[in-house]
Parts: sequence; C-alpha cells; structure tokens
Amino acid sequence: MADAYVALEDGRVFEARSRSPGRTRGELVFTTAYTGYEESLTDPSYEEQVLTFSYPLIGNYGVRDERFESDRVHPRAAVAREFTDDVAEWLAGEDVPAVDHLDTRELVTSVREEGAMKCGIAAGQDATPEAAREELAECKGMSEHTDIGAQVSTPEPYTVTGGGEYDVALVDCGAKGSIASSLAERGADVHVLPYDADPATVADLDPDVLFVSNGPGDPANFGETQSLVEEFVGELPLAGICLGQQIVARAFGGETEKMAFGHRGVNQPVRDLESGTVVMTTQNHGYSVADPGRLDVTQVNVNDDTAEGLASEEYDVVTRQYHPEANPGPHDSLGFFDEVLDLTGRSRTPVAAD
Ligand SMILES: NC(=O)CC[C@H](N)C(=O)O
Repeated sequence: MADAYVALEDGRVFEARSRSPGRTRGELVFTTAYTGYEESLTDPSYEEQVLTFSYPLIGNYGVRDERFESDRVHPRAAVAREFTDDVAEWLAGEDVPAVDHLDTRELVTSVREEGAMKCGIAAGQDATPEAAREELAECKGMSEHTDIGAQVSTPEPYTVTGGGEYDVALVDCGAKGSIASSLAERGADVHVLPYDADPATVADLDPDVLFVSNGPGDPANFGETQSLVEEFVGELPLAGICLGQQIVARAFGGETEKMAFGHRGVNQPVRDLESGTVVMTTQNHGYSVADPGRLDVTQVNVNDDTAEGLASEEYDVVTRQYHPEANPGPHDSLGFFDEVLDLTGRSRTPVAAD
C-alpha cells in the first residue's frame, strides 16, 4: 500500500513508497545522470527543487562523504524508481524526504512535455494525498525565492590554499566544493566570499581573477552579485560557472530566461564554435543566457543551440554554462580552469593529467 504521495501542478497525484518520511514542496526537475547521486544531492544548485532521477536504480555504489560537494543535502526531496537502503538511510538522517516505487518514466515525460512544475510531497505513516496537495498549494516558483543566495552562500569568507601562485576571489552563490579544489590544484589560493560581498573586500584582496560560482534559482535574484561584478568589469579578469555565467552575462548587459525543463545530466553535448570540437558535459540548469550582451558566445549546446560558453578578449572574461569541474561526469572540460588562470597572462606549472 502507498505511504507516499507526489502532487503535481498539473493536478495529478502519484502514489509512491516512503524511503525517508516528511512533507515538503519544490520545483520538480529531473536529471538523466546514471552516476553521481552523492554529488548531485549535495550540489547547492538544487536548493528548493525536488530532484527526480530518471536512471532507475540510485545508490548501487554506496554513499561516501568524500564525494559530497557541500556539507548538506540541498534538494527538498529526492525521487527515483528505486533507492538503495544506503541512500534512503542517508536522506532520512538528513531529514530530506525520499520516495520511490513510482513510475518515474511517466513523471519525467510529464516534465519534458509540460516543463518544470511545482510539486508537493507527503511521505511516511500518516501521509495522505491531501497532505501532498497542501504542500503543493504552498509551493513557490523558483523566481519567487528572492533570498535564495543567503540560503546557500558562506556567511563568512574563508580561503582554500593551493600554493599561492594565483589569488582567485570566488563569489559563493552556492558553490560546489570542487570548483575551489580545481583551482587550488592548479596553484591558486581561492578566497571564498559571500554572494553579497562588498566591492571593497574584493579590492582589498587584490585578486588575479574574480570568479562567480554556480548556484540555485533565478539569476535575476542575485542583484548584489551582479553589482559586484559590474564594479570590476575591465578592472579584473572575470570567470563564471553556470549561475556564474548567467550573472556575468547580465553584468555585461545580457539577458537570461527560464528554460522549459532545463538541462540536467552528465552527457550534454557542447560544440566549441572556434575549433568545432564537441565535448560531453555535466549540466544542471533551468535558466539560460538568451542574450550575451557585450560578450561573445563561444560554445553552444548541440541539442538546442543555447549558449554554453561566453568570452570577451577585450574584457578578459571566460564563462561556462555547464560544470567543467566534472563532479560527477566526464573530465573533458577540466581545461576550463587552465583557461581561467591563463587570463592573468602569467605562465603556470602545468597540472598532470589523471
Ligand atoms: N548549476 C547552476 O549554477 C544552476 C544555475 C541556475 N540556478 C539555473 O537553474 O539555471
């Protein structure tokens, strides 16, 4: 008998099995990634979303905290055809509801046809369809989470040391841990700053690069970060990943827009417009850059032509919409971090290949 319910914005209620009890709500999205559940579940970009895995069995190589991208689980809830006990116990310990034994193929098809939608979840002994519908009724759209930066950013600055060859100021809008470690591996000291850091703090650090991280929600709700970037246009080399690309584009007069259901997975093909090379990339975004402003589009998604890379030689900018840090996913685009440090114009100690 069902002891969990998922109520969708289109009126349907799916019956499911509770693997971690609780009531919650969020924007229902799906990832097609077949590995990387620990990295995805700890990626702050999923804050306020309910993450559905389209791959049917999630948890088959256990749960190890060395693979976590932050110190907690960020999606409001997790949905799969089947979770292993390891994953269910981890999510229960984190008080994050999880449900399985439902038709995730049907759920994912609905999101593909109707777009990302609000959902409400009730799981556990006393769960009812009504409770799931009540949660749904309280669910806000992503763009209504106007303070989402404060939910995920570091409250205090800290430094990840990497040898001091470079100083990178990383604005934490919900940064995955492996962005700082990818830069530190290449010799940079990474000064992680809150999303609303003062321009004076950045000026005092006198970094070689100002780098804007990934993060959750609508880039239009990161006005403080955008203003910070605007202060340093033409003054410092600028870089960004995912939400970071979107914020940097907006700072250069560009526009972002919500996508129907977004890109989430580890095999999104991206073409570099100069070389013609196609690489497989890890992605997790529901917004895209519709107009790059004064930046140039350098890479596009092969499936839908959306902007995957932006740059400016005049202003020393390089950004990616996907996740070159590759946790999870293919390592094809790790060279992005070399490109970022090359913006400083200084020669570097090369990083040995894996
Ligand atoms: N991974 C990210 O940084 C996501 C960016 C933004 N929140 C989006 O959904 O498009």
